[in-house]
Amino acid sequence: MRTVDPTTPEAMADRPRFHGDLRDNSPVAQSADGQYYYVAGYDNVRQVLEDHSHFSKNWGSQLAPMEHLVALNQDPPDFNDFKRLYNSYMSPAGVKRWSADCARIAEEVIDDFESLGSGDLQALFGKPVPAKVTARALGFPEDRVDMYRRWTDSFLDAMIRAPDVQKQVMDEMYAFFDEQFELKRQQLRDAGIETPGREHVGTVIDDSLTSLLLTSQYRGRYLTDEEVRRTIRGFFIGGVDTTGALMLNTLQHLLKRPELWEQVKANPDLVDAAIEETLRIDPPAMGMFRGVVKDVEMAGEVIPKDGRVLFSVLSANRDPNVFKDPDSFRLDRKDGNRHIAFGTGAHFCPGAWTARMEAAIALRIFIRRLPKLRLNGPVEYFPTINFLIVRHFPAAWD
Ligand code: HEM
Repeated sequence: MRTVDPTTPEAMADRPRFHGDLRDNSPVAQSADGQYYYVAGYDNVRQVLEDHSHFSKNWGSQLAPMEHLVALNQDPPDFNDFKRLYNSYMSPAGVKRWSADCARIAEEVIDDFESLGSGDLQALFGKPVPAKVTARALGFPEDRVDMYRRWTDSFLDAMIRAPDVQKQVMDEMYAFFDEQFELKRQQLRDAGIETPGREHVGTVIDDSLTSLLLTSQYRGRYLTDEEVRRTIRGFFIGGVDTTGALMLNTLQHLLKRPELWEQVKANPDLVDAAIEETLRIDPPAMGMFRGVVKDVEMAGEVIPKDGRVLFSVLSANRDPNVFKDPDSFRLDRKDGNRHIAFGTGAHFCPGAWTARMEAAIALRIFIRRLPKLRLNGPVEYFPTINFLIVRHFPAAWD
């Protein structure tokens, strides 16, 4: 089997080329450090995500196996009951509850930096907007952005250097989560409620995902604190930098083609097509991991039991068998809705509709308020193997 190294400066500098080469020449390959197997190409990636008899999320979707069979780390059929807890809450209709907050947050964040005239839009806009919206969705204080920034940055750093260091960040996050759970439980107790239920969400305690999980019954019992923490962590870490990268990558594509920037300014409804095309061509989650349940043959290679697999969303979203002219950014694309930037199957991203709504609202406001935006330096990315997350976005505006 071919071995490949995604961490070389060449591979990092041109991720589409690295992933395209995998898809076209060796869709199943082993990483040079021997820790995992790559799977590339649209059909192969879908197979990893949909064939639970061979590929499992029971140990999580990062390289280092974590929390066996807890909350999000389950396969169907058991997982189907678990995700019913929040599925309709996170649906396209459900997330509309946060649309006015998204608009307010985007306006306030821009108020804070507009007068600077130039700066790093990752720090000024791409981090604080999703951090505050995610905090709102989880029922956490919006004004702790510095702390949220530290957690999400440390998560990315740990992913690059030592996946097991994530544990240290988690201990600090969990202590904060526990305080927030206790605040909501105290409000329920103060109201004399002994058996909390969904009817108390948005009435006695705030209308947030945390409130929902603390009051929901799952197979006849409340979730354990460990299950709630694990789930909230997934939503928190999953929701911030990915959505920030989506907004900044969309701006980058538009700025690099001034005619597109002008078109979108003239017709802001094109923002939706620009967001969808950015998700396809530059998926912020380039790939995730699965565990291998039993030996599996794919593309003429055998991936052995107990191995870890990294599925390449980037190679799938630019697969020429599925997308016409796959490496071009086009606002008039007809085949774009087949992209799998949010995954597919049982673990399809539950934040997909939040991310789309947030990006659509925040970018419309951004483009209206900073119409003379321009890049004034190279956009830099975190050097991770499976996320395409913007680290610096130097820009100027009038
Ligand atoms: C552009 C933004 C986003 C992208 C590209 C993205 C991408 C993804 C992908 C590809 C997965 C599937 C992982 C797998 O199968 O192993 C996923 C899962 C997940 N995402 Fe997102 N996501 C985004 C935004 C969000 C937001 C805003 C939230 C929270 C509100 C969120 C929460 C989650 C959670 C909790 C999971 C785990 C689901 C599960 O394992 O069943 N994501 N995301």
